[in-house]
Amino acid sequence: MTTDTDLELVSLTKSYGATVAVDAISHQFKSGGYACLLGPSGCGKSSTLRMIAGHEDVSDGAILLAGRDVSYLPPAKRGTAMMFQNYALFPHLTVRDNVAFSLRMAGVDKPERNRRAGEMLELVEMTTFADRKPDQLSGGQQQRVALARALITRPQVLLLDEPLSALDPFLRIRMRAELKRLQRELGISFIHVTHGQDEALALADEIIVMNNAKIEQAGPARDVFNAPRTAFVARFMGGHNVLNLPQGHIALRSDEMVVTAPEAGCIDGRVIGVEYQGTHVALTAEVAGGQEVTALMPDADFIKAPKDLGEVIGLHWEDRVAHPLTA
Ligand SMILES: Nc1ncnc2c1ncn2[C@@H]1O[C@H](COP(=O)(O)OP(=O)(O)OP(=O)(O)O)[C@@H](O)[C@H]1O
Repeated sequence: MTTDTDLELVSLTKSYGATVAVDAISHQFKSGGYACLLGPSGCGKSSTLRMIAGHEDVSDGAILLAGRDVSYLPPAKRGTAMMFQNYALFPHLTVRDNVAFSLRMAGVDKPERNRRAGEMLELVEMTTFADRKPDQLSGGQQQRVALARALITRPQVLLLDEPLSALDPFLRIRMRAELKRLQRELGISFIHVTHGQDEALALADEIIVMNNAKIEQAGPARDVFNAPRTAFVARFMGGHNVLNLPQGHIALRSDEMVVTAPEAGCIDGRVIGVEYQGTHVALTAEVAGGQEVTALMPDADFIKAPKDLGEVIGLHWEDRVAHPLTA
């Protein structure tokens, strides 16, 4: 890993008329890492990615790659490549010619283009499909072609906009393992936009959570999940309760909540939901002040001590698992 390929956003801003889609965000991406830009619809993820790619003008701020300001360079001159959500393959070109397209535009001769396209197709395990047209491929295969087409430019940073959203759930899980393998093998930075927290957790070394055009929290995936700083991050990452207690707002992982009979030192709650989830049973209880708390009980524990709707239970947790929230 080198530090000279670091991508840095400096007070990057995008406005569409009166709408501020990206509001002065600053971030330094780790070189050779897998980063996920995560957030709900409309929070500014795609606008950020498109600005990095050069497909959208920067309204203010700067994008630095390897210390060089690339904010106003055309996409092909930045050292980035983008893989689009719908893959954007040319229907009339073969797989090989789709992959080689950017080399053709750059004036590379045919034998060299075909050689390099062949290498890329090998990388994504699509060699046997080189002479097919995109409509003769499955969704997953089209995605591999789109990846090969983006990677042939030898980018320092690969930008992926919701790359798995067009795939069925089974294929999505297979392809995300494939993306991770490729990123490790190539050692280049991947920046992947998603609104799925499970996808981000599965893939990312670093998660950047966006909300309302700003970065709400960024850090290693485990830190963001385990120690959300705000109620928004805790709720968006899922698996947490956000509780307003006399000592302040805290986030508590549902699987860290311990369910007992009501007893001293516990918070009492009335069970309002019991949901079987396979390995766990999710118990939802209403506690003081009408707040709802979900506790995940391991299936075997639930069978030993089943709880029913309307029953009053005790809930407690260790201090170390309570994360104070700043907002
Ligand atoms: N071309 C445009 N013109 C005007 N407003 C736009 C344009 N593109 C995006 N926006 C607005 O900017 C904000 C951020 O959009 P953006 O597409 O970056 O969000 P996103 O987080 O990627 O959302 P999604 O997950 O739905 O794609 C939204 O309010 C959106 O309506």
